[in-house]
Amino acid sequence: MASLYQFDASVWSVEHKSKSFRRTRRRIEGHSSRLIIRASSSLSDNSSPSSSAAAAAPLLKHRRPADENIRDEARRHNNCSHVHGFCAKYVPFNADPSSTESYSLDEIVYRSRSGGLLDVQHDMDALKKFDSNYWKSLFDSRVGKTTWPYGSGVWSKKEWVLPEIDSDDIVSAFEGNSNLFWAERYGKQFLGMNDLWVKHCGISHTGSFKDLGMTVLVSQVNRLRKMNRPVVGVGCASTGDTSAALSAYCAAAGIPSIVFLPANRISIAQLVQPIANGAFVLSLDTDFDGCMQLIREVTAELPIYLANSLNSLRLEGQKTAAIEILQQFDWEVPDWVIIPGGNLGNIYAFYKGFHMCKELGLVDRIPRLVCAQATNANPLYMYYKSGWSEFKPVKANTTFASAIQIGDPVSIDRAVYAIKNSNGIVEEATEEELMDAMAQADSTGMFICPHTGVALSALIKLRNSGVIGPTDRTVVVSTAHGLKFTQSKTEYHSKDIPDMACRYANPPVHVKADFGSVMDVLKKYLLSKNSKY
Ligand SMILES: Cc1ncc(COP(=O)(O)O)c(C=O)c1O
Ligand SMILES: N[C@@H](CCOP(=O)(O)O)C(=O)O
Repeated sequence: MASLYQFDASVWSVEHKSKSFRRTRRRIEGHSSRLIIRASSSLSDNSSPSSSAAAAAPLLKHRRPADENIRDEARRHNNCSHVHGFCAKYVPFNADPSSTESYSLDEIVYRSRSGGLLDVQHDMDALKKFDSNYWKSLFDSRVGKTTWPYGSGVWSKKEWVLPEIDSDDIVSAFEGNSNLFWAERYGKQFLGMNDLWVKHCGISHTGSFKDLGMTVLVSQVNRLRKMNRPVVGVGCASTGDTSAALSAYCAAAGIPSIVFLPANRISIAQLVQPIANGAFVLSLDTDFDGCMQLIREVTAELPIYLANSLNSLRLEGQKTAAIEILQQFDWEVPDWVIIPGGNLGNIYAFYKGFHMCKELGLVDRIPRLVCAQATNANPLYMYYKSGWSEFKPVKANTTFASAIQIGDPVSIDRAVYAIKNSNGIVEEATEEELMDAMAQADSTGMFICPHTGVALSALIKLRNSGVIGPTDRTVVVSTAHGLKFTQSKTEYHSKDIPDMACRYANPPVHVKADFGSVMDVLKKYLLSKNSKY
């Protein structure tokens, strides 16, 4: 088993052996490398010969030279993954162990030879050369820093994500590291739970978890373009969040983006995101499934790289949210993780992140996963309820959870795998259930999206049936920011939704602008709150 000291020492020697370093740089490098060794040695064997020398190293840290930015600095420190043989490739998803089919990540390929899904497979033997404490400490040491690219919650796990990409090619907005929120009042008041958490993946650069996958995909595209591979632009079909993330990351890198949106089916806030970021936006008279079909046909014909989660690169970034949850719990495993599902890439990404932590010994089990769907777009739920007998795509009906209005999910096989291998469950939520759950959660200080309302509805059902216990540590994954969905909240609180009671609506009170009228309504309000007034 390699130790931390050995690992970081080799970083040091690789950096120092490079003949191209100028003298001054070498001096700075040597200084910061001593600091690396010092930090590491406290985590390694105390008898390490480096300990006493490192203990004497100064704690002062110099700023990088004024003419250097954080990307330059990373370039100077070099990427050492190749030294340790960390690498990854595409393989057919859930392939027979005897399969030898594989593709370099630098190939442009979305499907296996038989037309099935692909998966990114890491060289686990290379990763296993470092023990679990090494990985925990490494990941912890990167949280909250500005060091390129590790300040990102995704790239802080670079060795497990895209080990071979040069840090210089990475396009990142320091996504990830999202809040794992203790839902104290919601849990206590509505569910009798004391250990309920909401992973706020929507508190992110473009307001959804898609940023986690898109930083990986666009970084790889950036690399391919530098290698002169034929990628003129990047395209996706979207219910609003993938397109927002794609256009933002492409804009940051100066890469053209093309988005196919189902006309009148996404929120205004989502629509304006790719428009503002300069994407080429096609509004199509079809639903998401129709857009998905079209983008697949188009990307097969034109040099446009496919950015939907059919492309397994995306899931490598998304899986870091699962790793991050474990890290935030100091590597204690929650009992349940509940995730809203649409195109169904994310449920598998979570499974993959948890499973990788188990395989590399950071945890000894994985949580049970729950995939939550809107009743109006519930193909996975129907499949689950049929005892996995036959999968039938559905015609997805309009739902307030518009980002998961998907009837023919591309990652159906991945989702089934994740549910089966985590002893998981699939639940559904009606429009009224999801909107009420969202309103209740908001009334305790959150501001969640309707998709998170779907996940909370699933939790309510599983609590009421006793499947999830009052003390079970449960994480609900919040997938987008509520500010993208203010129209649905406005309709709810205006009681403006046909056939919905909107039981928790809190409409504003219109009052005449004089002291007496204001006092009257306030007194009434305070009395209703049992105030001592
Ligand atoms: C806000 C939001 N929540 C949940 C999902 C579902 O994720 P997935 O398609 O990976 O199942 C999506 C997109 O599909 C989304 O945009
Ligand atoms: N909700 C998604 C739907 C497409 O999902 P993807 O993960 O396959 O890109 C969106 O926002 O477009």
